[in-house]
Amino acid sequence: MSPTDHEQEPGAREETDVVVIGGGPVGENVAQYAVEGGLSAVLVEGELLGGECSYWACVPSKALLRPVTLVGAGSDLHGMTSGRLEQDALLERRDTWVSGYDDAEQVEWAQGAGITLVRGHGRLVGEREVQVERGGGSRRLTARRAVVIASGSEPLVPETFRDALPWGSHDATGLKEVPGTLLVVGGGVVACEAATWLAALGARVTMLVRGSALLGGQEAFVGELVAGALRDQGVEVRLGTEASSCRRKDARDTGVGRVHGGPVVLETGDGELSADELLVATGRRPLLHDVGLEAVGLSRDDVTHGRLPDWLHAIGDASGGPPLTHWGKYQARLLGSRLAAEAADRPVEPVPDDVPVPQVVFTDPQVASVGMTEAEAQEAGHDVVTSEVPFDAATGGALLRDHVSGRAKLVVDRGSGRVLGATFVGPEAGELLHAATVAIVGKLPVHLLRHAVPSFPTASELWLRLLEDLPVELRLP
Ligand SMILES: Cc1cc2nc3c(=O)[nH]c(=O)nc-3n(C[C@H](O)[C@H](O)[C@H](O)COP(=O)(O)OP(=O)(O)OC[C@H]3O[C@@H](n4cnc5c(N)ncnc54)[C@H](O)[C@@H]3O)c2cc1C
Ligand SMILES: NC(=O)c1ccc[n+]([C@@H]2O[C@H](COP(=O)([O-])OP(=O)(O)OC[C@H]3O[C@@H](n4cnc5c(N)ncnc54)[C@H](O)[C@@H]3O)[C@@H](O)[C@H]2O)c1
Repeated sequence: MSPTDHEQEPGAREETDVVVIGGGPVGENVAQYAVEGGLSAVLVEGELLGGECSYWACVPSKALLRPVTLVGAGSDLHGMTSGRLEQDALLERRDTWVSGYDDAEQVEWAQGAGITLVRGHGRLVGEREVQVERGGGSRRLTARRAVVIASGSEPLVPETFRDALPWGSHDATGLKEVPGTLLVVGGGVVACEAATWLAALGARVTMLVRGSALLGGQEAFVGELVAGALRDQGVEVRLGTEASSCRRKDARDTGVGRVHGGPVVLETGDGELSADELLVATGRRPLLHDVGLEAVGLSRDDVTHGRLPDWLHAIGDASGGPPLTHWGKYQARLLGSRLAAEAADRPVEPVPDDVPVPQVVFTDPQVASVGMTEAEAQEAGHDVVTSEVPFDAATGGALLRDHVSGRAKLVVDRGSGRVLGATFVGPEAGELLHAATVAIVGKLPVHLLRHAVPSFPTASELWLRLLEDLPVELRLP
């Protein structure tokens, strides 16, 4: 089979070991690991190879946020003249990072990795059978060993807002026109990150958050610190606020990242709010409505509850698990290697069942967390002991800005002395996280961690402060 060929004799079937539906980072990784293990793999992609992450999510958002963060740092370091954002150059930087929305480099990578790319929309049409449609043509693929659904996720937009054609994350990351005023519905990760770069680019942003905190589910200080920082950046954060209705005259599809018509008016308990644009960031769900589940007698719930036949797998956002690129890619590495090992009758690598999920939110300050919060650890039945220190408790943390706002917390199991979870909020906090992930996966007790000496003066010395803040008896084996 040639890499992007879409022609096939009528009625013909092509066989391969693994068929992957969806060529995002997760689909790419499972195909790569299967091929490296000696299998053949076809990757079916309907849009751009590289998926949401590369063109509309992680990569463009972080390309926009990095200069925003550095300008913030520059204006809080005595001895440095503050930097300034240049909108056109910033959008050019984003365009460079998304390769001008062209996937030629990814296609080249796939070819080099020995993966066959088939462009088009893939659907299951029977056991191990996938039909790919593109334009008027179609192609039938048979998987000797497995079909993997890696179709990603789609935004959930509440009915109230749909007729207004509000912005979604594609518009926020694919930004072309900065609205003068912007309402953001949602207080999760997308809302907080997008509010950060849009406010920095001059939009007057108001966030409407129905809950009592931003970034719910994290340690309580996370939402407080991020809300405080957003307010300092000029964002109005309204907690406990819901929109009961939404109207917009002249709602029009003007294209991604452009203002979609006239002003948007939202009715809330506190009265009416009006703005040039509305960004709805109210969560995502697995994209499963058009992958042919019904053809093999399965439902969305079967996928998200893992009730799949042994030839069918779902990973990444499509699985309903944590919708994070690194988590999906981890699942993909495991599955690709497992499929190859099973095919070759090699032993399958054992996998720990309690691998923690890390996440970094790239607001300013950043939020980095892994494992359990204190509340989650208690709920799981642990006898919990915690330590908590301000981010500037270590010289290396304090040196990062003139006014450092942030906090760090460790959640430890009292009996075993092992770290169960960690949260860091502060400048560049994401870079502190991997040490915590290693400590949890390695089941390292506090008395051993004390011998991991952080360099002076790095922010990693926060680890010393956190360990010193724990009960003294945990320091001894
Ligand atoms: C604004 C934003 C910022 C984010 N930032 C981060 C971040 O910083 N870090 C992080 O870890 N995560 C981040 N995420 C989450 C991350 O984008 C997802 O977890 C990740 O993209 C999931 O990868 P995936 O391969 O499962 O799905 P996707 O990246 O969505 O890829 C799925 C692919 O499948 C294709 N496809 C779907 N159905 C079919 C079909 N039937 N036939 C053929 N092709 C199909 C799609 O076209 C797409 O290319 C962010 C999300 C958003 C919205
Ligand atoms: N840096 C990162 O790792 C990163 C960045 C962006 C997105 N992501 C991933 O993308 C996923 C989706 O992000 P998200 O921010 O859209 O979802 P989210 O689940 O993080 O947040 C959704 C927010 O919308 C609110 N909400 C839900 N329904 C609502 C309604 N009907 N009315 C008003 N508010 C409502 C929720 O209370 C919450 O505040 C995240 O789970 C995250 O894993 C990760």
